[in-house]
Amino acid sequence: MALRTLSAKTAAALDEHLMSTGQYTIDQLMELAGLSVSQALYRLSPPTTHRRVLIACGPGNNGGDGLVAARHLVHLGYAPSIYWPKAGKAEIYARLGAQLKDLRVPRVEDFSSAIRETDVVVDAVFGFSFSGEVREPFPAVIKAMKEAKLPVLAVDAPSSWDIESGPPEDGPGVGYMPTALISLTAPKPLVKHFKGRHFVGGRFLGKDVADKFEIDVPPYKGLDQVVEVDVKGEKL
Ligand SMILES: NC(=O)C1=CN([C@@H]2O[C@H](COP(=O)(O)OP(=O)(O)OC[C@H]3O[C@@H](n4cnc5c(N)ncnc54)[C@H](O)[C@@H]3O)[C@@H](O)[C@H]2O)[C@@H](O)CC1
Ligand SMILES: [K+]
Repeated sequence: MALRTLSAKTAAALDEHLMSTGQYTIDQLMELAGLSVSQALYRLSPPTTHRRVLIACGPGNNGGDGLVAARHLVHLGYAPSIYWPKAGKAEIYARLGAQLKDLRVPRVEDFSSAIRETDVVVDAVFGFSFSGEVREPFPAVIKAMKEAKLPVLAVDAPSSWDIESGPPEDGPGVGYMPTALISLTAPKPLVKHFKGRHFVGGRFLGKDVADKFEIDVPPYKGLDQVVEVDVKGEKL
């Protein structure tokens, strides 16, 4: 049976529930998300063959997941760099930025040049709060990821895709199909249009919360924070 999907509205409601009733902080949620991203990347492109990782980070929490992943990737033996042109104002971003600076993770200015000098890309530009047309400076970033002849791992959504209806009909994202997708907590409806390897991550939901939000918790194994499912969300 395919895993049930979570609309953008319900995904936002789940986050709110976790941070109010559930007593989680955003730091905890982002840490779990970013840790899952690092594990999915390890499955997709291990550091023995893909040491250089370029992480495109957007201004919101999807970008924050990319920053947390960058920190974990250092410890997994990768050489990550980040492209993060619009840091969010919330305090968490300053903390994550400082942690990466301490680890000497480079922050690149020109994404289109940097992508020529990496082995794999993480798309952490937009997640479930994306809407409308892609605004500057991100159109060139989406285009570069689309044209890259490298593995690209998208975090929660291929950036520029509509969370419900999937691939855009115009703009830089037309024809953008990343190599792999990691859905956080649960796949979003766009997954029906995705063709590539599909991971689900975020191994922390209790049964009551999963039931309340009609989420299928996939069969995580051993120490894993991620599980690979087929494109329809069925267990492999
Ligand atoms: N439980 C979970 O699954 C968790 C998910 N998190 C991540 O948080 C993401 C959602 O984060 P947010 O709600 O902060 O939002 P996003 O990171 O999806 O995007 C919002 C940001 O993008 C900008 N933006 C939106 N549309 C744009 C456009 N057309 N052009 C340019 N900029 C645009 C907004 O101004 C805002 O700064 C999820 O997709 C996931 O990656 C975690 O970090 C927290 C826990
Ligand atoms: K993304």
